[in-house]
Amino acid sequence: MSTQPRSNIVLIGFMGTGKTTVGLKLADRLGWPMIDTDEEIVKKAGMSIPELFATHGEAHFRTLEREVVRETLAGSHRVISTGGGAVLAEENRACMSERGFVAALSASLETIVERVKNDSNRPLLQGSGLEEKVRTMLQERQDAYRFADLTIDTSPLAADDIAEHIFNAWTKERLKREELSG
Ligand SMILES: Nc1ncnc2c1ncn2[C@@H]1O[C@H](COP(=O)(O)OP(=O)(O)OP(=O)(O)O)[C@@H](O)[C@H]1O
Ligand SMILES: O=C(O)C1=C[C@@H](O)[C@@H](O)[C@H](O)C1
Ligand SMILES: [Mg+2]
Repeated sequence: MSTQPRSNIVLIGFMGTGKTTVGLKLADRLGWPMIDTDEEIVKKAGMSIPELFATHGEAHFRTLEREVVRETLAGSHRVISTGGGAVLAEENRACMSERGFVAALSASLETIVERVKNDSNRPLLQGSGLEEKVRTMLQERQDAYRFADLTIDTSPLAADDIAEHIFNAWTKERLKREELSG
C-alpha cells in the first residue's frame, strides 16, 4: 500500500445518515474526488443494488463491497462514502482505519425512517414494518460503528455544517500528526 497513511476521509454510518450527501459537500470543500462505494459496486456489477441482491444475493454483494473498499482506499486524498453495512466486515474496518480518518454519521430512528421511507434502492429495508426493521438493525450494528475517529449526530444538522465539522476535526488531526512527526 501507499506510504501515505490515513490520507483519505472515510464516512461510515447506518443507511440514511447522510454519508453520500455529506461526502459530496466535504469533497467540494477539500477539492478532492468523492467516491461512493455503493456506486462503485453498481459499476463493477453492471446492475443496480436491488438487482444485485435479487440476482446474486447479499453474500456476493458483500464480496464486491470488500473488493471496492480495498481498491478505493488504496488511493489517497479521496472522500470515501461507504455503504451502511460495509463496517460489518472486520477486514473493511481495519482497512478504513489504516488508510483514512474515519467519521461516523449517526441519526435518530425517527430521522432515519423519515429520510429512507420513499427510497426503493435499499433492499434490506423493503417490505412492511420499516421502523421495526431499522430499530433492529441499528441495535445489531451499533458496535460496528464505534471504531470511528469522530461521531456526529446528524439529526439536527444541515449537511454543510456536518461537512464543516468533519473538515475541522480532520484538520486538527493532521496538524497534530505533522507536529508529532516534526
Ligand atoms: N443533514 C441532513 N439533513 C436533512 N436531510 C438529509 C441530511 N443528510 C441527508 N439527508 C437526506 O437523507 C436522505 C439519505 O441521505 P444519503 O443518501 O446521503 O444517506 P446515506 O448515508 O448515503 O445512505 P446509504 O447508506 O443508504 O447509502 C437523502 O434524501 C438526503 O437528501
Ligand atoms: O446497510 C446496508 O447493509 C446497506 C446499505 C446501502 O448503502 C447499500 O450498501 C446496501 O443497500 C446495503
Ligand atoms: Mg450512500
